[in-house]
Amino acid sequence: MNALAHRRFLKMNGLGNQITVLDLRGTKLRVSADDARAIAAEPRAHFDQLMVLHDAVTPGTDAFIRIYNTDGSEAGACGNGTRCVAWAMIADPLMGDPGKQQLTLQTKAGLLPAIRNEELVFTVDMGRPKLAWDEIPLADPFFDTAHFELQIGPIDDPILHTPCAVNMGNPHAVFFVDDPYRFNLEQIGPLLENHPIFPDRANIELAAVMAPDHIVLRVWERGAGITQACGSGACAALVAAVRRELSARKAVVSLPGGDLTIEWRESDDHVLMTGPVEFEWEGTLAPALFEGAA
Ligand SMILES: N[C@@H](CCC[C@H](N)C(=O)O)C(=O)O
Repeated sequence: MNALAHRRFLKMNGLGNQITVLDLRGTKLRVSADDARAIAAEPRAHFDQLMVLHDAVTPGTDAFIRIYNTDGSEAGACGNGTRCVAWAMIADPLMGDPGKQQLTLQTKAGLLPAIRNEELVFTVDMGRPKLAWDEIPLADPFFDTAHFELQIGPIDDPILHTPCAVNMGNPHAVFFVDDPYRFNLEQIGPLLENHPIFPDRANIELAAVMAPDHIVLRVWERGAGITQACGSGACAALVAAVRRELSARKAVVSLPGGDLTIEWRESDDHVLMTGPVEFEWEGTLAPALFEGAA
């Protein structure tokens, strides 16, 4: 029997970004890509991201989090999922510590401090964005944002061009458009995510700046497809908009699932993301779920 069988999970969401939280602290258990895909295939445990808690490895941190996409791949950061984990580690009756109001979580990409503002609202310090193309693995060393153009689908489809690359612990390519909802993201998302220019694949953002303090955003997530919200994507969109002198350093980012407030703090270059969490249900991983998974 798979060692993860019968483990308790929490099903949550951050603005509709489907998050499953699995607490493996105090064990040596690890989730494989096959395990993650098997859990994603189970309707009650289904996720866009699976947030797996492991014992802290660095003094001063509260847990080490591994993040899995629906396709079993691992991500360095997940903004919406980090808010959900922070809620679980404070408020869940079995795994929470109600004495805490702030936590520092560690992921492959670094430290993510999270603070509880209201019962169900958290701010996560998403750290410093990486901005230059040369900090993001790209297949073409002479790649220049200014001449990147992509004709998608039929000739009368709008052309996407000149993306802004921002790494928020995971890679994002932000395209500024007039109306993100005019595009067939289902069709163009996989083409862009897997474009040869992105050897690590990329999360794809379609962003429209409505006002200096308001951005409308849709996201095709690497390894998960269209989601209702992407926290790191919202951070990337705000950073990209500031770089292009299209927005202020603080703005509301409206996603299909709702609004996040994003601030790119001038004093230390860190990006702060504030938004809600929702607990949906808890369950246990049925042994049968792993049958067929290697
Ligand atoms: N939904 C997340 C981002 C998840 C990671 C992404 N799909 C990747 O592989 O980089 C968020 O809220 O930030």
